[in-house]
Amino acid sequence: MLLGCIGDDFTGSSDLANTLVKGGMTVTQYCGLPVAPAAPDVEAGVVALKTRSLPAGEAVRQSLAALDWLQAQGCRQIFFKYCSTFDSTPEGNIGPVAEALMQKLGAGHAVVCPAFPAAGRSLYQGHLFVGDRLLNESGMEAHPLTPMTDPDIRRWLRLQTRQAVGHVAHADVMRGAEAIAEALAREAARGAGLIVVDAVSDGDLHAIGTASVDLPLVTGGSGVALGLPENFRRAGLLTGRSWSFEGVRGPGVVLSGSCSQATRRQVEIYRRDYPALEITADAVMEGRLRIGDIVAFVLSGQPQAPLVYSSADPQTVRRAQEAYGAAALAEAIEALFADLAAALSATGIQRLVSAGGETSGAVVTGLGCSALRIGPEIDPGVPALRVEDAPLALALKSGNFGGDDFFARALAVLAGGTAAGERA
Ligand SMILES: Nc1ncnc2c1ncn2[C@@H]1O[C@H](COP(=O)(O)OP(=O)(O)OP(=O)(O)O)[C@@H](O)[C@H]1O
Ligand SMILES: O=C(O)[C@@H](O)C(=O)CO
Repeated sequence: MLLGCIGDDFTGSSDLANTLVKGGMTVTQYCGLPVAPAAPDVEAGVVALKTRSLPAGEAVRQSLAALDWLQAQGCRQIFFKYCSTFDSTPEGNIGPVAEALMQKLGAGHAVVCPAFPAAGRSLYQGHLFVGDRLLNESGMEAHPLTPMTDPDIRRWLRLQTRQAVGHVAHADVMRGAEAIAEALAREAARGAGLIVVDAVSDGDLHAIGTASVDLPLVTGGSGVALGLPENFRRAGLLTGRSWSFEGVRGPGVVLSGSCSQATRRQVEIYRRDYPALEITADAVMEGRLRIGDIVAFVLSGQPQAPLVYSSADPQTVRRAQEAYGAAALAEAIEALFADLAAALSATGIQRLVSAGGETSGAVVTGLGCSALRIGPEIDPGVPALRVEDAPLALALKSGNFGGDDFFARALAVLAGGTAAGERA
């Protein structure tokens, strides 16, 4: 294994795995900390954790355990993947995890770059944009778990870390890899440990990747990984092996616990043509739902793939959080999706689309999968995945990713079709 990756959620991990596969690496995504050594053909291993919303100390502990395993596989560089909208709170977890990884790796400094222009996230003068809106005006300010209320990534990161935070501005990035390497060295010489690097295009990200060739640790969204496979290729280390995805055509389902804007549009569109069941916060918290009933609903809807969703608008979410507490509610809804995934897996479900990073973490844990191989890209940042050793294909969609008709197209790709407008 050449590149060892630690993802703070499951959808983000598959987003990163997708980028590395497109860059020509052989990649496996591990669901949680692996218990056995990696297969010998794996060039990039992505350990998907569910640490984004844990207390910082626990996120650090799990990330360091993942680092130990990746180092034992022989990795030459470590990548810490977090969200392209920098999802975190003033307490963490991006700063504390990055800092702990740096310390363990003996790294003097690390790149911090959430930018993902293909999904509309760009970083300019240290400020993060989603499309043409600043992060804190993009809808992310109303996220149920990690409301992002400051678009200045340097200021937000400073709340989370003891490391001095530096900045490489776009004026340097535009001048290419050498200029970026010099600017990183300049910031490091000034004492900066975590260095926020601007990027507004894939060209910028490739150049940042080239400049990061000798860094023990790179951190960011999947965008900044664009240039990393080429570093290994240039060193003659990639085999160029490829893996072919085989679709599965059996029963399907869509599970959505994401309340992000893009997901809510996708839910609206899908419900018009497919069976759909809404899970309300009240029903979950009052214990009114029976997993057996939901499974029966999903099975009775086949061969259409029914949707089960708790996705709700910000006012509904806020009211429910005030009534039940945000953490307790999120935990209960995630537990429901995990139990549902486990029960559906026992019925032989073969295609499962899940929306939301925390939700997908719960769903994959419920399914009990340990490793996933990466298939074709459905929409930017979302690949089809095949569970190793089982007739089960998955798509784990980040909250704000995917076109309006994502669910139907994803189910078609999981069945072996193409993403170009086919229906499930
Ligand atoms: N109706 C609801 N009311 C309150 N919280 C909800 C509701 N539905 C889902 N949640 C919780 O909100 C959180 C949504 O986070 P999740 O990571 O799944 O989606 P996301 O943030 O849109 O996705 P991503 O992290 O990929 O951007 C989960 O913890 C989920 O359990
Ligand atoms: O970077 C992103 O936006 C996604 O991969 C993600 O992490 C959302 O959960």
